[in-house]
Amino acid sequence: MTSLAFSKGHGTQNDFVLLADVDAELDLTADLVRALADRRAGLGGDGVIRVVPTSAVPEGTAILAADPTARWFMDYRNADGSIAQMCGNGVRVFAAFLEHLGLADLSDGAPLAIGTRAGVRHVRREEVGYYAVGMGTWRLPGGTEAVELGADALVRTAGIADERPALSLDMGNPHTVVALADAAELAAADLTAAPVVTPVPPEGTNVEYVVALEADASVGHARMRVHERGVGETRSCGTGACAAAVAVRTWAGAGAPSTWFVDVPGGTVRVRLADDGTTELAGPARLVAHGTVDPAALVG
Ligand SMILES: N[C@@H](CCC[C@H](N)C(=O)O)C(=O)O
Repeated sequence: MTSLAFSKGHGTQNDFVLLADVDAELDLTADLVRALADRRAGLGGDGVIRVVPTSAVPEGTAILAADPTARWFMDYRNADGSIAQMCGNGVRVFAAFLEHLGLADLSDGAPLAIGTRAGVRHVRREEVGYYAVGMGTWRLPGGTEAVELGADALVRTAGIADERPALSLDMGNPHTVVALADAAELAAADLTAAPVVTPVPPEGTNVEYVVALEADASVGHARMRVHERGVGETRSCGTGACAAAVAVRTWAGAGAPSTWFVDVPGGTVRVRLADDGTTELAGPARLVAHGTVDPAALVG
């Protein structure tokens, strides 16, 4: 292969290299992912996302049994080459990429089913460049249905002297949400290395540092920074924003709002929490470049 077509896109500055593999011919190795995502020797990105027919991936049978209309599968890889189950910013960018490729038309606002390793997700376009996605049901780690949440982990990080109570959640992928004291502590936190989570989650975890901000009674407002599994600190994480909203609403107690705006370094996303445990994430998705790359030059 001498030439590989790509696009580049981002959702609140969580950025991705996008590949269209409509005939399922691409051997997307971990080495190729790392090379594409490399910010100096490659194209650069927090992750690589491949569009591939759902029928062509091992997860496809279960996905198509759940929803036969989920024709396209989001094959998500972290920048270090590892595979992740889900990406909330990525799935919105994926939808924008499908529209760009002419593989989907979301102009009527109807939801489009997309296959992911976390199951089927439905994305609808609220306006040009802004998408809402049903993120499924949040769970406790291990897939247990959540009934009541309390602090269940401890997190230690550089720059913060004491261990902090935290909450581990499964949004399809694993998250640990840590409540910091205030916005100043959040701004000063050192996320150059992965925070140490105790007990250590079996598959690793994405760690969100969060503070609740002043808000009115009907809409919540939180600020978050994230250290992503397989990447490092990123400027946004959609599944992380959902996990953070679940945690801050829980910590806020009875009567807390069900809609939260979550500020991240790269922008703001909206999270709606339904009483049945399902969540909806909304935010921008932008495609910023289209081109070709020589994979041999990248990896060599
Ligand atoms: N940035 C994503 C999450 C990407 C996967 C994550 N790093 C993991 O390994 O679980 C998002 O927007 O949700």
